[in-house]
Amino acid sequence: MGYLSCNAESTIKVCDPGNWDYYRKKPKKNKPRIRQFRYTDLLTATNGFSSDSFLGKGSHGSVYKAVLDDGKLITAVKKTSKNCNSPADNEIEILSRVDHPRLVNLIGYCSDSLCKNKLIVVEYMPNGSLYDLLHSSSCKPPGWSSRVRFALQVAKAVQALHSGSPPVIHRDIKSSNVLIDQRWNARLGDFGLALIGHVEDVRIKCTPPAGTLGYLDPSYLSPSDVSTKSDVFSYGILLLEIISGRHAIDLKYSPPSVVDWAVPLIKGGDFAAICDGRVGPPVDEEVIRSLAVLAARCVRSAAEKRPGMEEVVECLTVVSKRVHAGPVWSNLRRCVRCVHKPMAINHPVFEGSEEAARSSRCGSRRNSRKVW
Ligand SMILES: Nc1ncnc2c1ncn2[C@@H]1O[C@H](COP(=O)(O)OP(=O)(O)OP(=O)(O)O)[C@@H](O)[C@H]1O
Repeated sequence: MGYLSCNAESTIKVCDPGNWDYYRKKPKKNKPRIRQFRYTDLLTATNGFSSDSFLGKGSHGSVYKAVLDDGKLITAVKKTSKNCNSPADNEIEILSRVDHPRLVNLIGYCSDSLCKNKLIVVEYMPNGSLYDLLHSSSCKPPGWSSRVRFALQVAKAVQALHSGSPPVIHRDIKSSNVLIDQRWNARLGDFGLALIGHVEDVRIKCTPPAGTLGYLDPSYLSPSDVSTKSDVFSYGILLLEIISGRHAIDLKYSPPSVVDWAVPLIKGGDFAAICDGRVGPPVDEEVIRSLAVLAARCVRSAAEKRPGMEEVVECLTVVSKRVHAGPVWSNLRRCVRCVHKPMAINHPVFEGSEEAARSSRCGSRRNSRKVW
């Protein structure tokens, strides 16, 4: 049996601790060794889980900064609340099988008799979350190149999960689960709700729907609806949040849901209207057009019509090049056969010939189809 909990931030979580032995296999050879920590060492490393080491609180417990190995290793320790049905086993199980530069990776865990619930030790992310960066009034809102970079980094993290063998479905993609590392790169964390395996697996088919309100795929109503496309929907909400600086659900707006507000504007071609007013639209109009259309495709109600994460990464890679190239890309003509990929007529490949640009194609049939 699963359980349902709802916290102040409207997070609905349905967890089924279940028996993971069915999936337990040897970790990949190149995966760093998962360490087992002693409770007493973690107690020392966090100054007795003191308020000075406290990093934040989530729906399942608190997170503390822990300094280990004589100060050489700084980590974050997740301590589950006493009465909480712990998702720690699930998180350890999944994180011990994946390792990627765009994820908040597992370092180890503690399960000795002194601690009541398992403690998870993960990489420490010193620069807060993407939620803080987008919504905090105390810091300067990120510009377009940072926004596109974060969007691409998260997309790569989700793509890595979906293309794993077996694949991982995260089920809780949201800006507060995207943490920022010491180099200001985005990392996807919090695998408490993640599922590993193929959708036809019994275990997956028996796990009730879960996620966070505002990000949850409306077509994910029963266990059998689960698929990687539910993550694509949540990613689309995150992308709309990155573009607009709006919360996924915000009662100050009408309509409160970012999807219901943004999608009609995108369909009407009013891309500037969905841009975060604090930074205004990007100089290159094609950047916001591509981002907005991609986000709208990710949140389509029919799951099968949403793009896969590979396509999302491809599209954002192109956008990222444009946004970083700046003025070089401002002199553009659209490829005659392609809606998505504009061609720079001053690019060396065309040797300045507009005729050459006109007769060229991007070669992608997919990109030439109608968007809506
Ligand atoms: N690896 C980490 N490094 C630094 N801070 C972290 C780390 N993991 C979590 N935190 C901080 O701890 C707080 C709680 O994180 P946690 O993942 O438990 O919950 P959440 O994602 O905020 O909410 P929910 O549990 O509802 O999904 C957050 O404010 C987060 O920024």
